[in-house]
Amino acid sequence: MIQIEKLKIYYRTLHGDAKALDDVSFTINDKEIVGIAGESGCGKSTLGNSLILLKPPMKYVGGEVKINGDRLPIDNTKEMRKYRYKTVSLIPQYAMDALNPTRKIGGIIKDLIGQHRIKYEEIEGRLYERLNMVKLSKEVLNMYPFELSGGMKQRVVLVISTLLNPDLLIADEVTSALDVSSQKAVSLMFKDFRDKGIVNSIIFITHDIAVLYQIADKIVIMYAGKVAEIGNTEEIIMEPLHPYTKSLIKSLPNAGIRHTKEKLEGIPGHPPNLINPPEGCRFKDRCPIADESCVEEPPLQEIKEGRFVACWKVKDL
Ligand SMILES: Nc1ncnc2c1ncn2[C@@H]1O[C@H](COP(=O)(O)OP(=O)(O)OP(=O)(O)O)[C@@H](O)[C@H]1O
Repeated sequence: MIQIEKLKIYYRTLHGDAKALDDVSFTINDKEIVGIAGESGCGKSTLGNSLILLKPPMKYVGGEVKINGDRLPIDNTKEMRKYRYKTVSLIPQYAMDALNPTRKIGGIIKDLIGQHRIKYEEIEGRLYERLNMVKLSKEVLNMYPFELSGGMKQRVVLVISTLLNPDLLIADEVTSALDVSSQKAVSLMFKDFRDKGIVNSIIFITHDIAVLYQIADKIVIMYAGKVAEIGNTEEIIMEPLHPYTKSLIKSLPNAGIRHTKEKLEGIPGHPPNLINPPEGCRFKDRCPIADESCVEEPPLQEIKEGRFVACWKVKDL
């Protein structure tokens, strides 16, 4: 089980700190795929990156991350070395385009496991099995990244990032650059890796809720550095409670999720600047039901088991 408790990660800027993660809490259970969704700039990538490496200008401000009860030393870059890749592995945004173009796939894999002092021969058998699982032949090891399609590259990245069977895999926008059919195939492969116990749990970051509908058990909706709502996938999509989640679901470009005749609407306005976010609820200036109570910050409250909402206007179910 992974517990993220009151995590605060800011970016130092010339104009002050950008509060990209401000008191973010949620739990990832064993065997769970947790989807993180929200508009651009809400802190999704910051969350994923902070569990691996705090690169300046990112800074740790507070909170804890625990894996099976043990504290993950995210505030200590050196200490994190023994956890990266082995315990927590990240597929960063654009990873498939960042594969070294001058190295063959086999060489890229050798370099990476060498950095972790593991001999290629030790994992060769496992590597072949995994390639087989993602429907790639061994031949790809002899190919350069430019010889592979986007979907093939993303499958190579999935194999590489999970070679050491990490407890937690964080996948950041891994399907965004793919066409719809590859999107589905690749996202189902992530699910297969979880089902087969290769990874224990997955954080799947995306702005595309339709992808989460296919694979996530639970969804965390973020808005402006905070958690707006948490619930199981079906509930979040079919019965959103937070006004922000409701607008997000209404604005879905892919109506395949719900056969609705309603016109799709964008969310009016823009998310706030995170250097000087508004007092109280950060969504209040765009919220259709905000009132004077929203000048106070709404706590993230559990309104029924596993369902959390940060909104004064959502009454107990
Ligand atoms: N290097 C940086 N310096 C200052 N602020 C930053 C930096 N990187 C990100 N931020 C700010 O942190 C906030 C969260 O960014 P983050 O990239 O985590 O959002 P996101 O939800 O992943 O967005 P996207 O979907 O566009 O990737 C944004 O407001 C962004 O402006």
